[in-house]
Amino acid sequence: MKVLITGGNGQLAQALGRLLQDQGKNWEADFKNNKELDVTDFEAVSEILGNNEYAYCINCAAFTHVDKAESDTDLAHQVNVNGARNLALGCHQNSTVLIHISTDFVFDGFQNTPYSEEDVARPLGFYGDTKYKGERAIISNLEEHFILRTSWLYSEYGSNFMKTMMRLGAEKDELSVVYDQVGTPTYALDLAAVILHLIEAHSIEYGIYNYSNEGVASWYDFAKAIFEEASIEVNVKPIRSSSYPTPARRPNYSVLDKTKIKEQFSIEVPHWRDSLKQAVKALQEIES
Ligand SMILES: NC(=O)C1=CN([C@@H]2O[C@H](COP(=O)(O)OP(=O)(O)OC[C@H]3O[C@@H](n4cnc5c(N)ncnc54)[C@H](OP(=O)(O)O)[C@@H]3O)[C@@H](O)[C@H]2O)C=CC1
Ligand SMILES: Cc1cn([C@H]2C[C@H](O)[C@@H](COP(=O)(O)OP(=O)(O)O[C@H]3O[C@@H](C)C(=O)[C@@H](O)[C@H]3O)O2)c(=O)[nH]c1=O
Repeated sequence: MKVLITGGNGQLAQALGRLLQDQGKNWEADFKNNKELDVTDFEAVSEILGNNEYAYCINCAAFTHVDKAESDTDLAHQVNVNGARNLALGCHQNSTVLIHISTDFVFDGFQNTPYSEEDVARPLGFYGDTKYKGERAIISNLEEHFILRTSWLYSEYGSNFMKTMMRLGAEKDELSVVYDQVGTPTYALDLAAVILHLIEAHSIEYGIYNYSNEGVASWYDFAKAIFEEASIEVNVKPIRSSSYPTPARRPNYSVLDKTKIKEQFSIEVPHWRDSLKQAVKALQEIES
């Protein structure tokens, strides 16, 4: 079996690479970075999928700069909407199952109970809007898809909130972090493990699934926990989002309900605090 992984230099793709290396699989994973495969190029996507008999394509390619997406609207749309559509069309032509990653930012965050897969998506910002349109482009062009909506992804790889906090914590005595945006941090290695589980189960229960770690936190709680795990002494001040103005508005509440994926695939979901321990340790090992 062969599996194509797009966005091969990104955080999630690197997490998948590390798990595949650790676990050793009897199938071939073909990682392509954005120079080797630009998902916005329909011809290139068709050619690679047509020339290889991929059973699965894992789409890790995305425009993930939430604030930049507000001004770089064209590129965000190209990658997150047209890229997703190109892959869906290419997968359809070649009987390839598409595993695509989406986000809690498809929701407006006005709810105060966890979002299920059926809740109405109403993104607040352009990133969330393009991610939602990407989901729709897949659903209308390819039946054989899994769309995994996740939240607050972090790890020892790529750029993410945990790494930003560790860097800022080493430079400053005090940081201000928002406490009125609540969600669930998700360790990219845990999400990668679920993706591999889906592939190995050869499931045909296609559709949208929520997946994050267990538990709930504000970004402030997450920052405090990062500093505690990393034994970094820094004073963290809780602030409202209005005191931290950003180009993109973010949801105040974006906790995802994971009942569907847990029941369908019988998976145990780690608590975010337990996974954070592993991530901090892994980052410290890389940096030592
Ligand atoms: N990070 C997060 O907090 C969350 C992420 N997600 C979703 O999870 C998925 C993975 O995210 P993550 O790994 O963190 O993201 P990253 O930004 O780390 O990785 C995305 C990768 O896609 C590449 N890419 C950009 N444009 C193209 C293109 N046209 N063709 C091919 N590759 C391209 C990027 O390359 P380059 O950097 O060179 O542009 C980058 O390597 C995304 O779909 C994201 O929307 C969902 C919830 C939370
Ligand atoms: C660095 C920093 C951020 N913040 C705030 C800004 C923002 O509201 C929140 C999170 O910061 P970031 O900008 O790092 O994270 P952000 O890019 O908003 O993270 C999102 O990325 C996309 C890709 C997703 O899909 C989402 O699930 C989510 O993970 O913390 C502070 O309050 N203080 C700080 O010092």
